[in-house]
Order: sequence, then C-alpha cells, then structure tokens
Amino acid sequence: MEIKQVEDYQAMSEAGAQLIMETVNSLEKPVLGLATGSTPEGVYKRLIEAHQSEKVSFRHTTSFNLDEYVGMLGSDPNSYRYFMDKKFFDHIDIDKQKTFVPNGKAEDLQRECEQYEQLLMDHHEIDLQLLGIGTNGHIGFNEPGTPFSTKTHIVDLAPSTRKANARFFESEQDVPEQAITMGIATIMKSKQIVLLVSGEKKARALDQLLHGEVSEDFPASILQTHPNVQVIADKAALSKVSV
Ligand SMILES: N[C@@H]1[C@@H](O)[C@H](O)[C@@H](COP(=O)(O)O)O[C@@H]1O
Repeated sequence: MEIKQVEDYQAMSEAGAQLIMETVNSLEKPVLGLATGSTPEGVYKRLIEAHQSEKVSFRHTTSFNLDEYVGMLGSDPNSYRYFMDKKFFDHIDIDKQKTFVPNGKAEDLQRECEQYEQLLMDHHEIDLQLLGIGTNGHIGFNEPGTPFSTKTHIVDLAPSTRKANARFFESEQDVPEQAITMGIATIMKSKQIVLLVSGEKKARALDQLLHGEVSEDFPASILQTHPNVQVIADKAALSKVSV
C-alpha cells in the first residue's frame, strides 16, 4: 500500500480527484467503482468543477457503486442512487444508463446480487475503485467477520454502522437493517484501489489498517495484499498512527 499524507479534507479530495481524472483521461472506456458517505463528497465536487472547466469528460465512463440499502427506492433521498445522482452524476456528462447501483428494491434480492456481480465480471473490470472506511474497518458494507471470498451479497448492518449512518436519517430506527454490497472478493478484483481517510474519528481504523494483521475481523486489512492501493489520508486521520 502506498500512503499519501495530505494536510486536510480539501487536500485529500483534490488528490483523490486527480487520480480519478488520470484514469478517466487515459482510458478509452474507463470503469470506475464509486463509493458514498461523507468522505468522497469532496472528490465528487472537485470532479464536477474539473468537468465544468473541460478538464475531464465522463462520456465514455461506466460506473459501479459499492452498495445500496435494502428496501429503498432510488428516489428516496437516503438511497445511495439518489446520493450519486444529486452529488455527482446529474452534474457531469456520464451516460446514466452506464451508472450502476445495486437495486435495493429488487423483488428477488438474491438474484439482484448475482446479476450485479455477473454484470461486473462478464463485461467490466473496475479500473479504479474509490473506497472509504468504516470506523470498524468495513469497506463497502462488508462488516467485520465477512469472509474475504464474498461476492456481491446481502448484509445485516452492524449496530455501530447503523449508528454512524443515523446522521443522515431522522432517527437511528429509520436506518435500514440490511444492504446489498459488493463483496470483498469483488472489490479486490479492481485493478487499482484508492482509499480515502479523513478526520480523527477514523484514526484508529487507519492505524489498524496500516499496522494490524490481515484478518476478517477487520475487513479493510485485506487491502494490504492488493498490488495497487493508494491510501490518501489527512493529518487528523494519521494522528493515531504509530510509526
Ligand atoms: N457503506 C458506506 C461505506 O462505503 C463508507 O465508506 C463508510 C464510511 O462513511 P463516511 O465516509 O461517511 O465516514 O460507511 C458507509 O456505511
């Protein structure tokens, strides 16, 4: 893993956007793996600005999002489809038909997982996967204890994850109990992974990622075994990293 230390959230967002632009500008048909949450929002803002000043076009880009809440329509403001549309896709020239987010409202959720995985494996290889990290080390919605071999699947969200994400909902009870997420094996197939880490509340998780052992108890630790990972972390996130 390559660690890029930056000053703050703004600098992290700038560096993340830069890596995505390099990928998008250098490939004929780039495939991006995208993430939601507070962490990547700044990256999307930078990319929109870059698009507006004609530094990047997403016309030929295909995207796959990591996850979606079960039971939520894409029109629900708390769905990840809505997040992606409002915070990114609606402001760039990407073909919406080529932006994939798991369907949390699918009648047959199991089948939806299989189809999502199949679509990725058959036709697309993710060139660059953007990731955030949960305080418990989750990536996507792969909670501690998830086998490293998992493909796209349905998860029961950990109480700590529901609590952490309650800030987007009226109350913690409103946070869905399940989600569809790309599996750890799905994520690891990406050619390049860019993990963004910002703020003191992620400091312990970052320390464990960098210095802990590779274990299913801390899903992000698998990234230590991937050949092409850049971790972009700000000072606050690095504040508890032992050297
Ligand atoms: N499913 C998402 C993850 O993809 C995200 O990386 C993580 C951290 O979120 P945040 O960036 O808001 O801290 O938790 C969420 O639950």
